[in-house]
Order: sequence, then structure tokens, then C-alpha cells
Amino acid sequence: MDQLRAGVRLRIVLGHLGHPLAAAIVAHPTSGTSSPASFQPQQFQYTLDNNVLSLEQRKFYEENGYLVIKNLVSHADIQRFRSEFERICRKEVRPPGLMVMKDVAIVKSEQNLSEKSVTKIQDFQEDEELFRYCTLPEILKYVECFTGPNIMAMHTMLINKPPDVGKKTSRHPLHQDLHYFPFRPSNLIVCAWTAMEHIDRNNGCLVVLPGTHKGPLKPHDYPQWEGGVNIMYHGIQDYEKNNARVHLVMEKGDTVFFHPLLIHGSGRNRTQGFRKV
Ligand SMILES: CCCCCCCCCCCCCCCC(=O)SCCNC(=O)CCNC(=O)[C@H](O)C(C)(C)COP(=O)(O)OP(=O)(O)OC[C@H]1O[C@@H](n2cnc3c(N)ncnc32)[C@H](O)[C@@H]1OP(=O)(O)O
Ligand SMILES: Nc1ncnc2c1ncn2[C@@H]1O[C@H](COP(=O)(O)OP(=O)(O)OP(=O)(O)O)[C@@H](O)[C@H]1O
Ligand SMILES: O=C(O)CCC(=O)C(=O)O
Ligand SMILES: [Fe+2]
Ligand SMILES: [Mg+2]
Repeated sequence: MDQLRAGVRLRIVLGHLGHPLAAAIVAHPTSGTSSPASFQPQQFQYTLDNNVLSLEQRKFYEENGYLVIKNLVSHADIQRFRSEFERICRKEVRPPGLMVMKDVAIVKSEQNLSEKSVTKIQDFQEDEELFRYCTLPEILKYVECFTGPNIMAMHTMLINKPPDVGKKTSRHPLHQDLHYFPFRPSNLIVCAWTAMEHIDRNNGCLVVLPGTHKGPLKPHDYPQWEGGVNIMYHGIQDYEKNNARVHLVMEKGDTVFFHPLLIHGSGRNRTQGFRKV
């Protein structure tokens, strides 16, 4: 029931906003008569009272702005998402509203779509098989700790980071997702990011600046990268250079939940594989 509602709301919200950009997963701002947030002890600002997170996990998210849950999504589900992605690349299915992006370094050279030319698909909410991700009880269970029970999926993507061709265009500059989101409140938004395979610094893992979710939304612009930058890959110019980057090494199925103000990005893919999340 809840899962069905999530899907229906998604369509309504996208239609209403009329905006190609949207968020990960967010609480409905007008939901419920009593906002759980108002009952929070003063020290918890970024998480809601729940029976899911341990006190330690809760404190970690509050302090750092992200939380990795190991082995959350089954390998069987990941295989299904992978297969559907390949079907989309082969154009066997073309869900309405889906956006397909190629890497800027190869967009002019490669004509045919294949899983080797597609860097990312976005807005797969009309694809039943991929949207299953947003309905997985194990995902929603954690999402609810940040959004509360009235959940909407706001933006969806499957990222297929290609092997870098030498121009470093496979990188994703450091940014805050809130830059792309025209809705608030930010503390009731969370992104769920699931590794579809082993991911480390070699194939371009997620890189985070812990604690930056406590700061403001910063100005974003295209980075001055010699090799080029992908469309809409805006970055923060003036991030704190002595703020240590943390590279999140993740196994297949591991999922990181992060705050939309957390500064994050991803490095270049130095392998020959297509890093999928
Ligand atoms: C939605 C946000 C929420 C975020 C949530 C989570 C937040 C954290 C993640 C944030 C990640 C970043 C955020 C991404 C934000 C978007 O991606 S927003 C959506 C992408 N941009 C748009 O929708 C803008 C409008 N759309 C477009 O321009 C086109 O649909 C696309 C995406 C470029 C693809 O075009 P296409 O239909 O495949 O057509 P194609 O002929 O291949 O290309 C058209 C032109 O675009 C150029 N182009 C194609 N691909 C690229 C590329 N990768 N780079 C540069 N130029 C390109 C081509 O060279 C061509 O240029 P010209 O020859 O006309 O000069
Ligand atoms: N000195 C820097 N200036 C600006 N952005 C940076 C800088 N260092 C890293 N970044 C950003 O953070 C992301 C992650 O950095 P990281 O150093 O992990 O990746 P990389 O430089 O692509 O690869 P690697 O250092 O592992 O060879 C990069 O893709 C880039 O967007
Ligand atoms: O996976 C990546 O390369 C970056 C993803 C990202 O920025 C996001 O999911 O918000
Ligand atoms: Fe992001
Ligand atoms: Mg580096």
C-alpha cells in the first residue's frame, strides 16, 4: 500500500513541478497532523525517532551527514536492475520520461547506444522494474528514519560510470544535491545510493566531505576542467580544501544514505569496467 502510494505521488509531484530535476527521496511537506520532527530531543536535528537506527548510527549521521548500511540490497535484485538497464540500452524498452546521458568525451564519437556508451539514465519512475528499487522495504525502512513515513521518490538515476578515456571526464565534481532540488525542508530529504558491484577508488567511488551537511548550500558552477565536463555536472568552487575527503569503499548491495547538503563527488574510473550504482 505505502509502496503504491509512493509511485503515484511521484508522478503527481513531477507533473506539478514541471521540472526535469528532482531529488532522491523526500518527506511530503504537508504530511501528517503531528510532525515527528517536533518531538525530537534537541540534540537530533537530522534524524527522526525510530526503532531502526542504533544510537551509534544515528549519532554518526547527525555528525557526518551520511550512513553506510552494508549488504542491504540483494544480489538478485541488483541483477534484475542490471538486466533492465541493459534492455534500456538496447532500446528494447523506452520508459516515458527517461533521460539517457552519454559521457561528454564520447558523445560525438559513438552513435549507437549500448551499455558501453550510456553514462547515466535518469527519471526511471515509469520503468516498473527499475522503480522497484524505490519500493524495496529494506530501502524504505532506512529512508523513513530521515523523511518520516510519508515518502515520495523525487529523482531516480542509474549511473554507469565509464572507463575514463584519459580526459578525466568520468569524474563527478564535488557538489551538494540540494543545488538541484527546488523543494525543502532539506533535513527531510535523503539520497539512497546503492553499489551494484565492488566500488573503490580505482573505479571511482563516492567521495564525501563529512560534516558538510551542517553548512549552507554553496554556489555551484562548472569546474574549469581541461578535458571537459558533463552537462549539468556543476561543482562547488570554494569548498574547504583542508576538509579531508573520505572515499567510501563499498561492496555490491551496500547502500549509503546521505543528506542533500553533504558535499560529495566521485573520482575518475581508472578500470575498464563500467562502475554501476
Ligand atoms: C536531475 C538532477 C537532479 C540531481 C539529482 C541528484 C543530484 C546529484 C547528481 C547530480 C548529477 C548531476 C545532475 C545532473 C542533472 C542532470 O542531468 S539534469 C538533466 C540533464 N540535462 C538536461 O536535461 C538538459 C536538457 N537535455 C539535454 O540537453 C539532452 O537531453 C542531453 C541530456 C544532453 C542528451 O541529449 P540527446 O537527446 O542524447 O541528444 P544528443 O544529440 O546526443 O546531444 C545533444 C547535445 O548535447 C550535447 N551533449 C550530450 N551529452 C552531453 C554531455 N554528457 N555533456 C555535455 N554535452 C552533452 C551533445 O554534444 C549535443 O550538443 P550539440 O551537438 O547540439 O552542440
Ligand atoms: N584538488 C581538487 N580540486 C577540485 N576538485 C577535486 C580535487 N580533488 C578531488 N576533487 C574532486 O573530488 C573528486 C574525487 O576526488 P579523487 O581524488 O578521489 O578522484 P580523482 O582525482 O578523480 O582520482 P584519484 O585521485 O583517485 O586518482 C574528483 O573527481 C573531483 O571531482
Ligand atoms: O555516483 C556518482 O558518481 C555520483 C553520484 C551523485 O552525486 C549522487 O548520487 O548524488
Ligand atoms: Fe550528488
Ligand atoms: Mg585525486
